[in-house]
Amino acid sequence: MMDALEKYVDSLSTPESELLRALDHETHMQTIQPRMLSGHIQGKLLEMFVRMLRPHSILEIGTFTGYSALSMAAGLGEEATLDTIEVDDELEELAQRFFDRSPCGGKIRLHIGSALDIAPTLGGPFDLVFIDGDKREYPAYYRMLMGDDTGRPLVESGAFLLADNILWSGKVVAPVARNDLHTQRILEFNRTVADDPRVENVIVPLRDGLNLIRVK
Ligand SMILES: C[S@@+](CC[C@H](N)C(=O)[O-])C[C@H]1O[C@@H](n2cnc3c(N)ncnc32)[C@H](O)[C@@H]1O
Repeated sequence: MMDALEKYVDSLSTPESELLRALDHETHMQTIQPRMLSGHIQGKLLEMFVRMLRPHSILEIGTFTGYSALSMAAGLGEEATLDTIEVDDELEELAQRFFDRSPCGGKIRLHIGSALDIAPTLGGPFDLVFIDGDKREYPAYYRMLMGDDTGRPLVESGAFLLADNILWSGKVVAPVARNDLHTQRILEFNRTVADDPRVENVIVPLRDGLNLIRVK
């Protein structure tokens, strides 16, 4: 049933661009975990969010092969920029090659290293942040973005944070193993956001779950 619904949604949403289709294909050929890529529907949703919010500066934590970065860049205005950070330097060549093939690629700046080290050096403030790095680091990304440890937040009132995979294949509502740090930290992240009076949020159960957060 879900497969049929997914096919229906897919077939009646604006088709993926040729470039994104090629990137999806190459990601499946060249990487061990191609499932990490956002994909057609989530990519289009990210592009739509960008078109609606009209951010001047986007930060992405976790580039992987660049699918979500290219999707968001497609919705960006002329003067706007997207900084995307990837810790795995083996992904740099593939992602940059696809950015170079895109008419929007000039708006994307790819940084190699941990977002926890690099993001604070980029200045900000960022109008939109897509959090899609290591799930065990989600609470640390949130503290960094809100300036909890430094007193220097990377986002201001009116900014939006979008955190991916926050339902973690349903593991957030199942008993959690002691050594399952991924699920534990996602649970901590979702609880922190829900209890934080500085933000309002809604969890969207698309794909593996998106937490959509607005800084008040
Ligand atoms: C789920 S994938 C990102 C998928 C991509 N955003 C997309 O939608 O196509 C997560 C990526 O985050 C990267 N990553 C993990 N920890 C990171 C960190 N501290 N800083 C930057 N990237 C990180 C991983 O190497 C991996 O490529």
